[in-house]
Amino acid sequence: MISRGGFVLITTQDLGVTAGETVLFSGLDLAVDAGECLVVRGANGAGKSTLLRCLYGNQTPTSGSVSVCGGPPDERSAAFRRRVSVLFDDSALFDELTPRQHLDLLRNSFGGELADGPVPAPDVPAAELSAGQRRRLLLHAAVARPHEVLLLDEPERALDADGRAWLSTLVTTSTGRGAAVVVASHHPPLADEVADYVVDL
Ligand SMILES: Nc1ncnc2c1ncn2[C@@H]1O[C@H](COP(=O)(O)OP(=O)(O)OP(=O)(O)O)[C@@H](O)[C@H]1O
Repeated sequence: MISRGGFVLITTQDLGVTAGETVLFSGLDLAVDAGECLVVRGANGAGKSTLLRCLYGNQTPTSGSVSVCGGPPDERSAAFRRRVSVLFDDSALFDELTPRQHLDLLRNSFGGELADGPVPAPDVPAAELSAGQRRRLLLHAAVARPHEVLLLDEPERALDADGRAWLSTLVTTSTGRGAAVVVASHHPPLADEVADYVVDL
């Protein structure tokens, strides 16, 4: 995949990860410019989450190189985390805080506006939210953080039909503001709606 000539925010060169005896992917050359969305597809265990972890710098690839926002990704770097927002399976909430409190905290830290779309059960402690409500809150939080790059790992998980439609809007809003977005997904309509590129692992 070659950059279309825009401002490139994510590149990989000859990227590969081998887990045990299994080659998850190899020789992966990606380029995602500002304002573009890459959707990563593949069966369970294909390596989608692994690829996203390589882009966030919390997994070291077996071969090749990654550049995100102009350098190697490093999730431990506060400067890097200010430029890259993520939703991973293990993304956590503060159990005792409500959605409203979570989002107030983000607004106080970063300013800016929340995404359109209802905040689920705004006054219920996070520990008591349903899986879909948690996912909606995590998505609100991911896009509320300032970001040049947005990495979303199976964001459609646990969302209802309205939530999945809202998810597409979130992604296109983010790319419309100039972010480079990478989404690992099992939901074919999402790729149809938001992808500039699709990679099948
Ligand atoms: N560091 C590692 N060491 C050993 N095995 C690993 C490592 N990282 C990933 N794996 C294995 O690689 C495979 C790919 O995992 P990954 O979570 O990336 O797949 P996925 O495409 O996201 O799957 P799913 O659709 O089920 O979420 C799995 O079998 C996983 O156990």
